[in-house]
Formats: sequence, C-alpha cells, structure tokens
Amino acid sequence: MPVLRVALDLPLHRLFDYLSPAAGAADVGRRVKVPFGRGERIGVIVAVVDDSAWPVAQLKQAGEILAEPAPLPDDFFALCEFASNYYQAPFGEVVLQALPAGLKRLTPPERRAGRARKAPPALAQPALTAEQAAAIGKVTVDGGFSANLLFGVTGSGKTEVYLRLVEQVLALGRQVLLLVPEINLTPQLEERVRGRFPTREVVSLHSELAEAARERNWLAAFGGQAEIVLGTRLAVFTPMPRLGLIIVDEEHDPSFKQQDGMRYSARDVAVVRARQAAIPILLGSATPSLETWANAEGGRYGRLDLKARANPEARLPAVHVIDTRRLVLKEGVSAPLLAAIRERLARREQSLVFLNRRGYAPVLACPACGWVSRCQRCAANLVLHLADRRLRCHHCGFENGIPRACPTCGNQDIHPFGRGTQRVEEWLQGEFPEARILRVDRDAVKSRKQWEAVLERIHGGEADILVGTQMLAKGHDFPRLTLVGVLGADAALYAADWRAPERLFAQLMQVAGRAGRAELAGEVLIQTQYPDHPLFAALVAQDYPGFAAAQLKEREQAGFPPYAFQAVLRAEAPAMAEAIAFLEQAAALPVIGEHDQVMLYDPVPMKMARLANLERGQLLAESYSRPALQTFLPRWRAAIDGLKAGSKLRWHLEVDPLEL
Ligand SMILES: Nc1ncnc2c1ncn2[C@@H]1O[C@H](COP(=O)(O)OP(=O)(O)OP(=O)(O)O)[C@@H](O)[C@H]1O
Ligand SMILES: [Zn+2]
Repeated sequence: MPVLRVALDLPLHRLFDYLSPAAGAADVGRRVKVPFGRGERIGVIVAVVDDSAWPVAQLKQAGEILAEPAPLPDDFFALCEFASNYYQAPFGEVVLQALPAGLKRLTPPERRAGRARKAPPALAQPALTAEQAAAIGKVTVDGGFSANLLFGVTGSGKTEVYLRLVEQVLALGRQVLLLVPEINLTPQLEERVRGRFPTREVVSLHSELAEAARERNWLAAFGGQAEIVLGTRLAVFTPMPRLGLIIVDEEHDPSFKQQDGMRYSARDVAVVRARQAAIPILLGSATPSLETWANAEGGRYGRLDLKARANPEARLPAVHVIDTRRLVLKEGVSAPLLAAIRERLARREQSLVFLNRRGYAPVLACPACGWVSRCQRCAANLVLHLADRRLRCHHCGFENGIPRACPTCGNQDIHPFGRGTQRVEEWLQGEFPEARILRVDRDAVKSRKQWEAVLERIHGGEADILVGTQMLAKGHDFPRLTLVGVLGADAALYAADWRAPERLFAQLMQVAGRAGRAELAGEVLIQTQYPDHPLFAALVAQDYPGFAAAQLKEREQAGFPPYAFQAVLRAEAPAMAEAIAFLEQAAALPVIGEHDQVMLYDPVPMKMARLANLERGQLLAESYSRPALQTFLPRWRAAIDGLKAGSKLRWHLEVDPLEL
C-alpha cells in the first residue's frame, strides 16, 4: 500500500509516514490531513513510496489529500532542503513556515475575492543617467545565474535600475521577486511599481497583511498570475513557477535576518534560490554588508556602480563633524547644530535630528543611594518614557509607573540620566516654540498605517524638525530635508561588538543620504568627541570602499567573518548555571573530536544575560572552512538532541549569527 512521507511543522528532524491507499506520485507536494497525537494536522507530502522504515502495521491512515492548490514543486522543496541543512532547521518546519497561515488550517476560513483595485496613475519613466544605463547593460536577464551588487550612493536611482530590469524580465514572460526591508515596503513603493507596470499584476507579501490577503497574494504568486511580488524576508520562500529575477533592495539591512524560529538570512537564501533557479539576482545598497562587499571584491559577485545622484540638480550632502570636546552642550545639542537648525527653520526647510535611542532617558536614578531603574526580569535598565509616564523594558516589555521617590532610600529627588528621542524633542520644542516637531520612533510609529501617515506628513511639509531613530534612516526621499544632525553616535565606536562599526557607518551614511536629495543642498553635522576617528573620516569623504577595505582587513587579521564561519549554540534556563552546564556538555560531546577544523569557544553568558526571567548562555563554534563547519553542525546538533536537560531548558543553533 502506498506510504506518504509527510513534512509536519514540528521541531523534529524527521518525516512522518502514513498509509494512503489511493495516493500516487501526483500527490507529491500536496497538503494532507493526518492524525497526530490526539488531534489532526496539516502536513505536506514530500514523497509517495512503497515501504516504510516503520512496521507498516503500526502506520496510521492519512486523512484527506487536499487537491487545491496545485502541488508544491520540486524547486520549492530543493530550497527548503537547502535552508534546512544550512540552518539546521527541521525540514518540516521550513516547509510549513513558507506557507501562508490559511493553508495550514484544518478548517480554512472562507476565501473572499480581493477588492478590485483602481488602476494607479501611470508613471512615466525618466531617461536613464549614463551610470544607470551602464549598470543595466551589465546584467544579462536571460543568461542563467549571476549575482550582482548594485553599489549606488544614496539617491543614485537604484530603484530605476530595478524597474528597468523588471521590465526586461516581464517581457520574457517571467516573474520577479523584489525583496525589501520590513519598514520600506510601503504602499508608496507598491504604487510606484504598479504605476510603472499598470497592466501587470503586482502583489505584496509581508507580516502585517491580513491572513486572507496574504493567502490570496501567495496563491497569485504560486499560481503564476502575479508577475511582480514585492515582499519582506518571509517572501523569499514563495514558490513562483516562472521566476526570472530576484532583487534585494538595501541588502545590508538587518531585517533580512530572521531572529527567531528558523534563524535565516533572506538575502543569503535569495542568492541560493537564484543559483538553483539559474536566474540573476541583484543586491542593491549604498552601504553593502561586508559579506557582500567581500564577495564582490573577490569576483564572486559582479559589481555595478552608481557614483552620483540621479537627479542632476542634487549633490551628495557635505558631511562635517562637530568636535564636542570643547563645546558646552545643552541637552546634548551643540550651538553649531542648533544654529544650523535655526537657519533651516528660517528658510522653511526640514531638519532631521538623528538619535538612535527612543524614550525620554535610558534610566531613572537616585543620586543619593545609587538606585537605578532596573528590569526585574532582564539584565537591562528600565527606560523612562515621559510621554505616557512609564518605566519600560525595551527587551521584554515589562513596565511600571514612575515612582515619586527613590524606592530604596525615599529620596524625592530622582533624575533621568542620559537622553532619548522624547527628551530631545521636548527640549527642541522649548528652543523653537514655533517649529512643528515630529518624533519618529517605534513609540510614535507602531504600525505600517502609522508609518504611512507619518511619511505623508513629512512629504506634505507638515514638519519642520524630525527627531528620529534609524526608522528614518532608510531609503526615503524627503525633498525639503536639507540638514541632518547626528547625536550620540560615539557609543557605537568603541562597542565590544565588532560589527558595531559596520552598522554605525551604514546607519550614518543612510541617514546622511536623506539630506539634499533634490535641488536644495544638504548638510550633515555629526557631533562627536572623537573627530579623528577613521570611521568619521570615511564618512566625511563618503568613502564606503575605503571604510570597507579597512574593516575587512581588521576582520581578516582577527579571524572574524567573512574570513571565518560561525554558528552559535544558545541555551536559556531559569538559572545561568544550568544553561552553562548544558553548553559545557555540548562542548564535550565526542563528535567534536572528529572535526579538527572546527573550534569551540568556552560557554559564556550572553551579553543580555537575562531576558524575561531566563538566564542565557552561548557557545560559539567557528571554522575557517565553510564545508568543515557545515559537515560538523548536523552531527553536533544530533548529539545535542540526545543530551539530557531540565524541562525548562531551551536551546537553539544559529548559523551566521549577526549578534553575539
Ligand atoms: N534617470 C533619472 N533621472 C532623473 N531622476 C531620477 C532618475 N533616476 C532616479 N531619479 C530620481 O532620483 C531620486 C533618487 O532615486 P532612488 O530613490 O531610486 O534612489 P536610491 O538609489 O534608491 O537611493 P537610497 O539608497 O537613498 O534609497 C528619486 O527622486 C528618483 O525619482
Ligand atoms: Zn525586561
């Protein structure tokens, strides 16, 4: 009797066999209802075979095989298999996380047709700049796999390059997958793409879509009706029968990395997908990740350069550092920056004050006894939020009212220390009572809808001064914005995290890139106590390649990625000793002796050692050989699976971690 080999969404590295008398090869890739434990689940049929490693008499009967939608294709399974092997994630979890929620339900909600969309205003295409034309000319859309880095300064018109390549691929009758960071997928972008291709079907896929819409869009991509799929990282697995091009915009953006469940990099999966599908992939950024830059330098990726802004009137902004060592700062703001804001106000232009820390102040403290507001559940301070008068943990969400007096000594005179966006906003309002100030951070902007509204206000000229976090740094065009002031950048210069400079440089370069995008010239003022730091020198010179070369050299000497390959085993438990003991066992497994190209570090507490009442430790595995690490990981993972651990202990492996 035919046996179904079924992938289920379970944290187990195996498939499940069921009997199904009428099943045949045509059912591979279909969904099936199967009994599991006391209930029933939806699984995906991976193979239909004649026998089982289990005694056939013990196999249960599968339930209904679902005819719709069409079976998932081989290339979908091949991509899931890669991700499962590479990220050490159970195959069944990978397969099922790629499906929209509606397709995983036993009793699916009723499907409604989407509302008909009114045709967007058609958008004309500008004449290409010479650089854009040259970049486009270097990509062959019908010549098999190629990976290309589109290295274009901010405002250089990368989007136009994407759109022209999309056009070429659509003309071949193929589909396009355009991946963007979480926050960049706005209806404006959708409108822009629809406006350019008014007769084509464009769908979006992101985490804030309602379940029904997501399913509808997914099915349109899978069914081949959707010709352009705009999506965030989760869209990278969407099966598309005629996929002809993948574009990853702002490829350096950390939001392409999934930080829970299967910890994968959608950018890296996209490159593998392009290779498997034998199609081109384009990775775009003004500040590429160092991994991608190294790939381009090493000749593994092609490189297309856009060195000038596309708008002939626009120039890259002038970047200056303000040496704050000999200046008196008021609420962290120097007189030159203040004067520059005043000038912009007088000229009715916009200013942006960038401070990557939300809240009013990072901590409330008692100068008499040394008490500070700490989270009871995490190794972190509670951040003071005056807007709604709360103390809040930015890690676990715990919150409290603001005490009137010090909880330890009763002192009435407790103070906020340091500053966040709310405090800067409040102070600037005092300095410039007539100015319309708009704060843009995750407290002020919680949903895509609010983000939309904020962008509209900025574009509509309803704000004179923006105070914001990195939310504002990303790919937006604010034509009246001519000044960017940067506060509080120094902390990242000497951070223990060796990726901090890369992130800081990218952030500052991106936020600087918001200024002077139209006719009005832009200026960037960075306040620092380290004006001679090479990172700032590179920023002033707008020299990403110089910065990247210096960083890569340091990493090579230190043996860090991309010159070494890493995976981290993390364990969390109610007590640190338990987590560390588990990691020590994992570090002592016999399998380790068989892999001499892989090195294990000592287990240590994580930087955030306690999160939501769980103590967390980690163990880093590293190798100079990617294949050596990849051979080691599944064997190690299987051995760790066999370790005994307390019932509250949880562990996971992360490959290519971004944060350690
Ligand atoms: N060929 C062109 N001629 C004139 N203007 C252009 C051309 N190409 C793009 N632009 C304009 O230049 C501006 C910047 O383009 P775009 O937003 O695509 O830049 P970008 O490279 O994506 O920048 P960022 O990295 O900052 O997001 C836009 O206003 C766009 O309309
Ligand atoms: Zn907390």
